[in-house]
Amino acid sequence: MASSILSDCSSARLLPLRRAFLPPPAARFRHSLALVTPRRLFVAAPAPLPLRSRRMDSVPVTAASAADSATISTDATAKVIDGKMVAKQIREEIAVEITRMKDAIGIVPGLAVILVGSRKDSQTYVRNKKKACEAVGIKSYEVNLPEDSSEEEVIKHIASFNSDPSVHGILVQLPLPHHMNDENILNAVSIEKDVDGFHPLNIGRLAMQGRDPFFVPCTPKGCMELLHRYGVEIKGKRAVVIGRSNIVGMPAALLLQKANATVSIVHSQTKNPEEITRQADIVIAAVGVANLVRGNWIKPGAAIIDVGINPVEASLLLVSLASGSLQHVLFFKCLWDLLALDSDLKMLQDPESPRGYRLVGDVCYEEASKVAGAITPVPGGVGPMTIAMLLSNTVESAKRIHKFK
Ligand SMILES: NC(=O)C1=CN([C@@H]2O[C@H](COP(=O)(O)OP(=O)(O)OC[C@H]3O[C@@H](n4cnc5c(N)ncnc54)[C@H](OP(=O)(O)O)[C@@H]3O)[C@@H](O)[C@H]2O)C=CC1
Ligand SMILES: Nc1nc(=O)c2c([nH]1)NC[C@@H]1CN(c3ccc(C(=O)N[C@@H](CCC(=O)O)C(=O)O)cc3)C=[N+]21
Repeated sequence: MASSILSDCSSARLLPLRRAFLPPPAARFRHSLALVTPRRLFVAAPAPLPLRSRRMDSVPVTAASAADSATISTDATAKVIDGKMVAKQIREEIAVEITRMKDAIGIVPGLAVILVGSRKDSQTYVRNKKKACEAVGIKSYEVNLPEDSSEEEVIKHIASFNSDPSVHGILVQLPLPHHMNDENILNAVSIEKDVDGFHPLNIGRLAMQGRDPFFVPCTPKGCMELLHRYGVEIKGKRAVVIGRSNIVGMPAALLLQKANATVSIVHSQTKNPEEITRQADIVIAAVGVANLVRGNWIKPGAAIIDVGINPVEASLLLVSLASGSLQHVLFFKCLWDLLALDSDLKMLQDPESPRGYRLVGDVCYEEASKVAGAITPVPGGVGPMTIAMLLSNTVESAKRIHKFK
């Protein structure tokens, strides 16, 4: 039952599709079954793996309204860019590298993570990073500070990690509480240990021709790694980055430009974002709006990297699937909201998502995967790559500090 839950992409919340629109289960989960093998590992410039060429006439993508895009019908399915699998390969390679360094010079890389406050999502991310560190042999150090800590307290811990020789990377989990100034805190991290790549000097170097930062921010680096490993040609191509945050959109655009793409940035004030996006051979979406990018925003055959991680309700969908009509869906939705979700109706929640919600990206996967040449899923796309790149930056830092090749 749970497996028939799909997003209709017309709302930021996960809504059920009417039965008539549901593709057969095999088609819906084709992406998870597809055998997708990236061409090469750790190769700077792999031979391009051409994205599957498409018969343009089979993809009636027009400048229709977003609502019309649900009518796009084609059997074409994009190649799945499997970030989870690539991240696993990278972690294995990192583990080998760490063993080599430990055996040769007796050094184990160390990563310090500072978490301020008790946001559940941040705690989960930090826990996952710690687990990932342990699995590859990186020693992790963790500091948890209460929400009402002062900026000075955070900076004191950063200073102590800056001078600790067993720590090679320092990460301050974002977002910080509102009373703190991110800039003051990120400035305090030594640029040689700034494995997040968020220090203004590292970002500045990333932006300048002929300069290299000590570290490239993990999420954009992960996006580029996926494009490289799947052989997506970047040089001379048109790329659109949707979102311009300091931690994802802006550095992603800089990296694409460094790789010789012609880059446009779409943001909240952009007029006709769909028209601009439709010109792109490569799209990186980092917005934080569930299913913003619809099928008719996408150029047939384009490579789509979906950074967005948006939790959406999974709960009431089972009810509505049983009912099959929009009126019933809306009725049950209102009822559900009134009952505040986690009452005794909990038993109706999707058993596959015990958290009571699912994660979806900024791109409507159902529609986009019928038009694009290649696409990352959410979850299992960019997210695992972010953590893999953090481990990679930490090892790179330890090697640089100890002059180990
Ligand atoms: N997979 C991963 O590893 C990671 C995932 N994420 C996820 O990526 C997403 C983006 O994160 P982050 O960059 O931190 O978010 P921010 O909120 O910092 O930035 C969002 C950007 O999107 C733009 N934007 C907002 N609404 C629209 C719109 N309707 N159309 C076009 N642009 C819009 C904003 O424009 P403006 O500048 O004009 O306000 C802004 O530049 C989130 O879902 C986040 O959870 C983040 C980090 C890592
Ligand atoms: N200083 C700092 N550096 C960061 O890199 C940073 C941060 N702060 N704050 C929050 C964002 C977000 N972020 C993610 C990391 C991994 C997944 C990830 O692994 N996602 C899994 C799903 C995880 C799940 O199921 O909850 C996936 O997409 O498959 C997602 C998001 C790093 N961020």
